[in-house]
Amino acid sequence: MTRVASPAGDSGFKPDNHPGNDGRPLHGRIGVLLMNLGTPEGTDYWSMRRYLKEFLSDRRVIETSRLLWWPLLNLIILTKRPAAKGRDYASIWNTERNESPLKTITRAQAEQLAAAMAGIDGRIVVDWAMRYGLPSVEDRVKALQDQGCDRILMVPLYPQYAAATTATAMDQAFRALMKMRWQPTIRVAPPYYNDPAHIDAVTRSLKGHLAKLDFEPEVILVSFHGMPRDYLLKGDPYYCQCHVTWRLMREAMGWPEERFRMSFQSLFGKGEWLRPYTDETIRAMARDGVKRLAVVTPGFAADCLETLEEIGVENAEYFHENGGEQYAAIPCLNDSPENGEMLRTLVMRELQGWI
Ligand SMILES: C=CC1=C(C)c2cc3[nH]c(cc4nc(cc5[nH]c(cc1n2)c(C)c5CCC(=O)O)C(CCC(=O)O)=C4C)c(C)c3C=C
Ligand SMILES: [Fe+2]
Ligand SMILES: [Fe+2]
Repeated sequence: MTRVASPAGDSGFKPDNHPGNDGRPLHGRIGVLLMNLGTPEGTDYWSMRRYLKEFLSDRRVIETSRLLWWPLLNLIILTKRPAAKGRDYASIWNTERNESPLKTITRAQAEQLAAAMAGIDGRIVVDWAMRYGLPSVEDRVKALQDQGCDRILMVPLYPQYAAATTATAMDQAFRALMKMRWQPTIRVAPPYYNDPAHIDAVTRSLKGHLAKLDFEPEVILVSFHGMPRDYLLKGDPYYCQCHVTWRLMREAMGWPEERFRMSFQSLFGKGEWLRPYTDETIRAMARDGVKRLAVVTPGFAADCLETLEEIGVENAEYFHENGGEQYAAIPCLNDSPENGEMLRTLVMRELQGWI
């Protein structure tokens, strides 16, 4: 009989019975990780500062040379902005859970998807993470692996791709994978700005909310988060994908272009951002005699500071101050039935061949 040398010497290593990482058995489970932007842990100065520092130190978000950006960020922005934005967050805070609405809603979306998936394949584990703050992407990727997931579908919850959102979420996921000896196999769900399942969900949701209003809007304004114009010129597809979402929604709604407008909100800093700006558009419409306005935000998967405070409160004031009379901020898809159906469709498509 020939003796075959064991590659592991006499360590007791048994190739036929190789356990998972750290001795844990692998069960061939499939993870689905929903990822959104992130949010502060509290509305106090230090929680806000920590969050803003992490966010605004990201080179995918701020592309300005560090030589110029560091003094500006550390000496000016991080001394003033945490208090001002902390007040805004406090006005929308989920006091029951002591967390921001974005966190509450993202968790609910994951629970909604988990319930839908449980009936399809018992091996699927759904989890959620935030690019900035908690729960961190690294922690949740590890948690999925601990539960036996050797394959993970990453789902950045941004219908339109931007380097400042989608790419940085994936950078963070790959940073976590860099630390692993035995990585799970990864798939990434594509942007869904033009996906019929998304267009159908946002228009059905919009029609449902319009039907519940006590007025009929003369104009619907489709407002997307803004981005420096420069990023578009460097090749970011975000602007064009927003345009496609807007056009497909308009076609699905059957509204004429002059009554179904689009704009970009949430400007930051003094540079030139994507135009037209939401606040200017709303003021101008009110001055031009538009009395009834609804604003919808299909670039946001979940209601957050930018929709609840900026669209729901700040821009409502601009509208009324300039002669507008009736104003509605339409909720995002959140964990509505429309969202449930859409996420299930997108995820099922990306899991093909795995289940
Ligand atoms: C400064 C540059 C920023 C870019 C570029 C940017 C792009 C971008 N952001 C979202 C989605 C969200 N942004 C949110 C908050 C937020 N965004 C920025 C800056 C940029 N965003 C800041 C500084 C903040 C924090 C609030 C503030 O200080 O103004 C949120 C809300 C988070 C929450 O907790 O509620 C979302 C969501 C997209 C889609 C996008 C695309 C280009
Ligand atoms: Fe943002
Ligand atoms: Fe804002």
